[in-house]
Amino acid sequence: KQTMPIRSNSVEIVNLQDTLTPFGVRLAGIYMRSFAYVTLKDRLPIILTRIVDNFSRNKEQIAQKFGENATEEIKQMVGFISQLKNEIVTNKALKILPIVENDSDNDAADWNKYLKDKTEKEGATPTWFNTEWLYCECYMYRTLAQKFLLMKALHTYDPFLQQKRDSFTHSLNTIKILNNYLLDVIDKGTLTELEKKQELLKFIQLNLWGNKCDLSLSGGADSDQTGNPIEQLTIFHDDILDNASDFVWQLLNKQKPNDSNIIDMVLDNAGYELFTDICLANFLVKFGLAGKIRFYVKRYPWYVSDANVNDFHWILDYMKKSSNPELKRTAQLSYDNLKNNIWTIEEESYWTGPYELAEMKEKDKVLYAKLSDAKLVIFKGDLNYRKLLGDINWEYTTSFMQALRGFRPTNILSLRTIKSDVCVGLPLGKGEMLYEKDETWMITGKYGLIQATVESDCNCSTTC
Ligand SMILES: O=P(O)(O)OC[C@@]1(O)O[C@H](CO)[C@@H](O)[C@@H]1O
Ligand SMILES: [Mn+2]
Repeated sequence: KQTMPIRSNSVEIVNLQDTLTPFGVRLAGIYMRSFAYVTLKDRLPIILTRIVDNFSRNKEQIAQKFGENATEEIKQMVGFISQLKNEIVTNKALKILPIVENDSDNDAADWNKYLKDKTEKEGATPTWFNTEWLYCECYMYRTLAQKFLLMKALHTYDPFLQQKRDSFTHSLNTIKILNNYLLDVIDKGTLTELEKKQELLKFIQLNLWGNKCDLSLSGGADSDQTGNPIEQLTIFHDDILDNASDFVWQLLNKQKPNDSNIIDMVLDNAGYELFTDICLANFLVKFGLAGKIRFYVKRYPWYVSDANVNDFHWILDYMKKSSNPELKRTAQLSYDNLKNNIWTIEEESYWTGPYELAEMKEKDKVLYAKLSDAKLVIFKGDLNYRKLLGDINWEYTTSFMQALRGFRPTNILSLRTIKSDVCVGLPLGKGEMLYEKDETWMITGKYGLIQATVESDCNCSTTC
């Protein structure tokens, strides 16, 4: 048994090991050569410090916008955040969330039950480094959200709002190139089957690489998209380590009589990534590959850059008011889809809850049934991938299907750039080879995965 306190008043980290995460276990802060350890020790404190910095830089404007009580509440929030930061780095126990009265949508009781059950099962209250990383990292965003919800003036304050908006406006050149490309394809009117397939594959890849832009990974620092995204597809192509897009084409192109025409998109980041989601969704609808798209946003500010309903509307509004006629046009096409209920924006607590996705069937039967009505659910990004895989460090050659452990409400597609140390569906030796080349290969976002629940009669991908 090794222990090492990080600060003088720390709770000891039991079983701390100077190793990478072993295969077969869930990622956790006890593995000192893992991204989980670095995240708890350095990255989460940096993310929290930025919120405090932001408060001190902008307190006058915030008070103007949120009213006179805001100044006092900012002080309270700064105190809360400083304490939270301290509790993380000194490995203190997680605490129950205070309950917000009269908020029937608030799932704090679920979080508290989860903590209580875990405490009973493990015989001690989970601490930051000793519990699973996925759970405590989500808890950090959830407890922060709860504290804001309890405020009177700062009730709706989004601590990551400006960063999310900047990540869109700072990527505008790239956005315009992609937007013009989308409109050129739409203006062709009809596409041959081969063209349609080729374009689908392109929009899927554009969407995948949009996931490189992640403000959680950068600790909240700018993560802007630059360059020509269409030209980059060729450059990045070999960085796709598993590619089930042929399956997606076959699935969407062949509409059988009783098939659902719904595609669910469980969104990830706002900013450039969300713009690529909007492009893919416009393409799918325009060319008859989907009859309806349901976008799932996060209910709370989450992992810095994740999209909330406000972020979705802000982007469309920005495009509508832009002096660029092409952006205006895509905004209009998108508004038409929303107006006609072809697109809907949906909030579900599950995405900001404590559970991984394999537990949905038991913990949220209604959502499971809702997803089952779709023909395909697209899970965007790294965090969703971690939740799909239970954040287990599977052997890299494990099949995607096996790693889902029965989570199969319908066909699933995951589009994710690799930004944490979980990955399946690789050929034998590939993961080891990438590690030889670059020890940080799993946290850079350089590599991408397009993985799906490929049917067994399909021979298109290693995920079979
Ligand atoms: O889900 P996203 O936006 O693609 O990535 C979220 C993320 O940056 O947050 C975690 C670290 O804080 C990592 O697991 C992951 O890379
Ligand atoms: Mn994210």
